[in-house]
Amino acid sequence: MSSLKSAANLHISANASACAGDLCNFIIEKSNEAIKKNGFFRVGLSGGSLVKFLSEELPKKNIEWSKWKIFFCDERHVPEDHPECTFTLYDKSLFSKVGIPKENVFKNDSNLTVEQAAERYEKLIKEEFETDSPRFDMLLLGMGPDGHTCSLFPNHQLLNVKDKIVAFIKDSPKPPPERITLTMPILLNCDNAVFCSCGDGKKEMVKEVLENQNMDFPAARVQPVKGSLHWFMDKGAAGLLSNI
Ligand SMILES: O=C1O[C@H](COP(=O)(O)O)[C@@H](O)[C@H](O)[C@H]1O
Repeated sequence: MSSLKSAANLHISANASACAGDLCNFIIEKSNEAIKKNGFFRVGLSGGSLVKFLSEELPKKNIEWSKWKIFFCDERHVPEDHPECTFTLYDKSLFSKVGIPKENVFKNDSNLTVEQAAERYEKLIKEEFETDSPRFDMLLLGMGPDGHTCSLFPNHQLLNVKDKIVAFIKDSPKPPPERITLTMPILLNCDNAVFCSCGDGKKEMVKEVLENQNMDFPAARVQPVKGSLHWFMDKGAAGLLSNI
């Protein structure tokens, strides 16, 4: 079996800040293509380190924000004034700075139970895409040192969900425990699945995922069926990959 490393497009930068710059240039190129083709760019954002990368670079660029429709790949199910609320982290560091219209951001409703919130978010996505099989232009993904992506964790039953595009989790191994997340079927049905992973702390897992293609780890399972897979990394995260 050839490794995921050869199927994926690898983008390796000297350090994390160069990686953020390269990632954002790529996002803009793809967003312009989507806007030219469809009139808008529909993108899913992840939390974690990606918030900082995007918030540092995107405000410097000339972007038609009114044409972006922003969703979340996963969200911590916490009130908006909670320090770990993914939407609020983006709102403070990016959305409020670039003046993106509020109606272009599709966020979680933390006033609901987490079960209701997942059901509502799935309905919202399907309505916005006007189909039961939504296909994002781009999903921006992170990978934890344990190989999780979105809120899909190794050995967790959510990995096997096939009949939903958004699921809830109440026992996330990484706090906070309650989250909503896109599921594997929708991750596989996108135009561009784009990972960003930086730092030495990720290098063992990057090797497991990209070189050993170890399917125990959720990030390794993200191989879009008809779309492209991109991995943006710095030299630290790519440090154990051979022949690069
Ligand atoms: O908990 C989460 O972690 C992953 C990975 O985050 P990172 O800080 O290691 O890049 C993130 O992609 C996900 O959205 C988040 O909920």
